[in-house]
Amino acid sequence: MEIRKVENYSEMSQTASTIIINTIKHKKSPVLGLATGSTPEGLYQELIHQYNNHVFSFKDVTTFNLDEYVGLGKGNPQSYHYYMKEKLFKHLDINMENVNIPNGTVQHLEKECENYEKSIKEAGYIDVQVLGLGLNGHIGFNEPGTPFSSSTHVVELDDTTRKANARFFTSMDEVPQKAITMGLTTIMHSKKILLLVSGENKAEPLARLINGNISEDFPASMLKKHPNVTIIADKSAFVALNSK
Ligand SMILES: N[C@@H]1[C@@H](O)[C@H](O)[C@@H](COP(=O)(O)O)O[C@@H]1O
Repeated sequence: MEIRKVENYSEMSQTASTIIINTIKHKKSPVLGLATGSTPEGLYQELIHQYNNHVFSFKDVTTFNLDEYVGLGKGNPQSYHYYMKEKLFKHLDINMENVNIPNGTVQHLEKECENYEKSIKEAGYIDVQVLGLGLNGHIGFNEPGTPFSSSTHVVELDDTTRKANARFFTSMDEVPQKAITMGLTTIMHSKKILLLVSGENKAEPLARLINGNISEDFPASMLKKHPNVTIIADKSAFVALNSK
């Protein structure tokens, strides 16, 4: 894993956007894997900014999001569909037919997972996958204990995750119990992975990722087995590590 220590959130976002824009410029039909949460918001703002400066176009880009809550429709402001539209897609020239986010409102969730996995495979897998880091080491919504061999599946969310995400809802009761997430093996098929980490609250999981063992108890540790991972983390996320 390549580790890039940057000054702050803004530098983390800019560094990630440079890598993504280079991929978009140099690949004919780039496939991006996108994340939600607070961490990538700055990256999305930076991409919009560069797009407005005519640096690149999103018209040939295909995207796959990592996850979506079960039971939240596209129009629900807490859904990841809504988040992605508001924070990125509506500002760009992306063809919405090339945007893929799991649908958590269908009756047959297992079928939705199978179809999602199939679409990623048919797209030739992901060129650059953006990831955030959950407090318990989750990536996407792959909670501790998820087999490394998992493909897109339905998950029961951990209380830690529901509590951490409750800030986006009016109360903890409103946070869905389940979600659909890309699996760990799906993520590992990505050609390049960018893990973004910012803030002191991520210092412990980051230290565990860097110094700890590879174990299904800590899903992000799987990334150590991938040949092309770049961790972009800001100074505050490094406080639990004795690095210079
Ligand atoms: N499902 C999302 C993940 O995709 C995200 O990367 C992570 C970290 O979120 P944040 O960036 O808000 O800390 O937790 C959420 O539960």
